[in-house]
Amino acid sequence: MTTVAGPRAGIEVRCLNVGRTYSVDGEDVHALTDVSIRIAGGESVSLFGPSGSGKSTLTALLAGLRRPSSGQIWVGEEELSGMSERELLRLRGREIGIVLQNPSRTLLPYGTAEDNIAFARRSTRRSERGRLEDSHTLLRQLDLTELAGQRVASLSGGEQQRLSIAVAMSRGPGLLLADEPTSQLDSANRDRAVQVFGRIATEFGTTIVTVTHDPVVADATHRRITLSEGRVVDDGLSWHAGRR
Ligand SMILES: Nc1ncnc2c1ncn2[C@@H]1O[C@H](COP(=O)(O)OP(=O)(O)OP(=O)(O)O)[C@@H](O)[C@H]1O
Repeated sequence: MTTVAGPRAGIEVRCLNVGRTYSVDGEDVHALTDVSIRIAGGESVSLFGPSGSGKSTLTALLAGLRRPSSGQIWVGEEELSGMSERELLRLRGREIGIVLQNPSRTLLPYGTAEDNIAFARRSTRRSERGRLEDSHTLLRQLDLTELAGQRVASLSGGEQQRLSIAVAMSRGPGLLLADEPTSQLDSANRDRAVQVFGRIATEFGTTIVTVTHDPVVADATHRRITLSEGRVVDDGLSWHAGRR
């Protein structure tokens, strides 16, 4: 019997004294210094701060795409620094969804929205038909049914980004990482992308970490962590969550 791999509950993320240094022309650039944070399972958090403050570096470390120079990172029960590249790849496939700034980097242009989700689920044990059914279910859960049969190439930029968020959720990750997901969108499409993230939080309880420069996006999350020059300088409830 095959079962739908529905989204897992949101997983906890912890960083302890994390540092990351890049070497540029023989000089050390300290992108992150002594970052310690705990994000509870199901929390939605924005990483906020000026350009160069370390937001993307922190996101890449949480995804296991880069390794910290010092400190430790846990995604759920897994501590990343002791893991091989293969183990990190498996962890990403199982637990982590990633949304990038530019959806065209993650979508298949000639496939439909449903095909894209079914393709992302290709390594599951579902039949082709089952995977298409799963695609339909996920699009419905995210209120994106109108995209289902449309080819990616015919979708607007805003629609493509909403679809890429759905594709990132296609394997039911416990952690969704988004790096500037709305920076290429106008305000109407930004608001619709924010709604999709909101739906993911309420429908699935996924832990969400979003890098953003946009106060509207940050305010839509439960908590805003502000970085400056690689350090956490502020960490608190967003006004929106605080007023609830
Ligand atoms: N691959 C790299 N090689 C060298 N230095 C890097 C690299 N990636 C980032 N940096 C440096 O690390 C620091 C933090 O960069 P990072 O991209 O993490 O910040 P950010 O807050 O995400 O910035 P932005 O908002 O502009 O994307 C910057 O000084 C940047 O120049």
